[in-house]
Amino acid sequence: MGVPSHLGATTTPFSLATKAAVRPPARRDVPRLADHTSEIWCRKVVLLFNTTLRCFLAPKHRGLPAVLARGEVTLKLPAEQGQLVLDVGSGDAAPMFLRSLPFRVLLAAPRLAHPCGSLDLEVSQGRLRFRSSQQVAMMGTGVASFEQPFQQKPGEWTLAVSACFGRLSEGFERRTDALLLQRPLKPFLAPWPSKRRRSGAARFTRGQVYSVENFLQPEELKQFRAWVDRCASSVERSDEKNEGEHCLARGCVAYCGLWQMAQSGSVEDMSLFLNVTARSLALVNEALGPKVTAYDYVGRVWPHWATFQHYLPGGMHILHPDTDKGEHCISLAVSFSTHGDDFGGGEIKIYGCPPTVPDCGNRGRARTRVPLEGGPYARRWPNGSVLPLAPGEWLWDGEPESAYTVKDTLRPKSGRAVVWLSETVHQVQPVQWGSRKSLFYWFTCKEPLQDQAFDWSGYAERFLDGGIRSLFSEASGKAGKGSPSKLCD
Ligand SMILES: O=C(O)CCC(=O)C(=O)O
Ligand SMILES: [Fe+2]
Repeated sequence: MGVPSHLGATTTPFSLATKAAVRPPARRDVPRLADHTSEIWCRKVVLLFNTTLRCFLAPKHRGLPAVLARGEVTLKLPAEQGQLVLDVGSGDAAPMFLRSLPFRVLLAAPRLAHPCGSLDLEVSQGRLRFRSSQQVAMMGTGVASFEQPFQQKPGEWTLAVSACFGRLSEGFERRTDALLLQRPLKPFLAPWPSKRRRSGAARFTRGQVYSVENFLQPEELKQFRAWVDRCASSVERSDEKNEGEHCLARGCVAYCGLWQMAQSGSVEDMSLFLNVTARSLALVNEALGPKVTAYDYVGRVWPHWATFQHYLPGGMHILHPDTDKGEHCISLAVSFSTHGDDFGGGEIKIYGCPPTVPDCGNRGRARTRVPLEGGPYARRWPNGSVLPLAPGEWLWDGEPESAYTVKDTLRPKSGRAVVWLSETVHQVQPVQWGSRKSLFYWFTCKEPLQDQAFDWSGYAERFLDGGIRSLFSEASGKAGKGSPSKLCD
């Protein structure tokens, strides 16, 4: 279906068949009824201004009556907020009933209501009307209050995208999980069918590391290094990442996350970054065959978050897995500096799990410290052996580092990519000298979370050519085709 000539509103041959809809046809003087049974779910929490947003109108809870049947439905959006296009077939190809109404907002330009953007959507059929101000966090608006940090609390500076993301993100995950439980809606949220792996295909398991030399070419490295230097970083002072008084006071690990990367990156930088993201996805999805145990895995992963990292002497990262948020399944690091040349220390230790924690690393659980006072403390194993614990020592899932077996020690090399399952417990040793820089990706196993924190598909739409763009699922448009379930003919 093409873009309607009258921008802003579109109609569909479906009606909202709720209890109200079986009443006699509405007359103009009859007051409209508010529909409290529907909701709109959009794929993105963070939206790049003037790109595509895919959404659908769905029943709020399992068992609610909102089913769309043949008839007249009007879907409206103020013209200045974007162009509405329905994702259902037309004519005979259109099914008689739909459990939900999928649509896209092209050139989405929500009304800016700091710190979020809002799309003022209205769906109506006869007397029944559903109104929804769909909120999204915004990037690339060009409006100063959305692009510059503002003071959220005295002394606490943040970006609008971050403040809005903080408000919306948790609810998005909760609603997504609830909608995923409704079987007819699943194809709209997670259209990728499970990929069958050939039997005997290599399996990439917890504790293994895969590395690719020259993943970045010298010119690309140069461009990334210059970008890291321009990017506004936030410094971490936590004791999980800093060793020694100086680092605990000043912070020796700095991150420049996606929002700042996009702000400081040129068009060429963003194109390079999206290209490297597509390359990383291809590596994981086409070559690796990961055996993920932390979350459901349908045969592919999607980008969730990425950041430039910069470690100075004293910067480190205690033992941990990366599964603590966003259903992260795969971690991938690309180095911009070389161990021994640019920095000393800063090795990555990869651990195997002790038998006392069989599912260790899954869903990023407990990180605790041995108390500084009241010792001596010790860990008593089921076989009777006793391991003395040092005051202040970090424990992961109740076990000290010495209970984990070191499976690998990685010394970063400029241009090299290393991949491990996010459930693999790992640690960055304290940097001794120099400066250690990298780009780090976390990939999610849960397709609907891919545009939760960053508009990957919006940036792909803007900065990538069609071939590579198809690696990002939004651009493939799979959900729109044939996925509406045909309840009746
Ligand atoms: O910098 C690295 O090599 C690893 C960093 C890491 O494990 C993390 O940020 O979760
Ligand atoms: Fe990590």
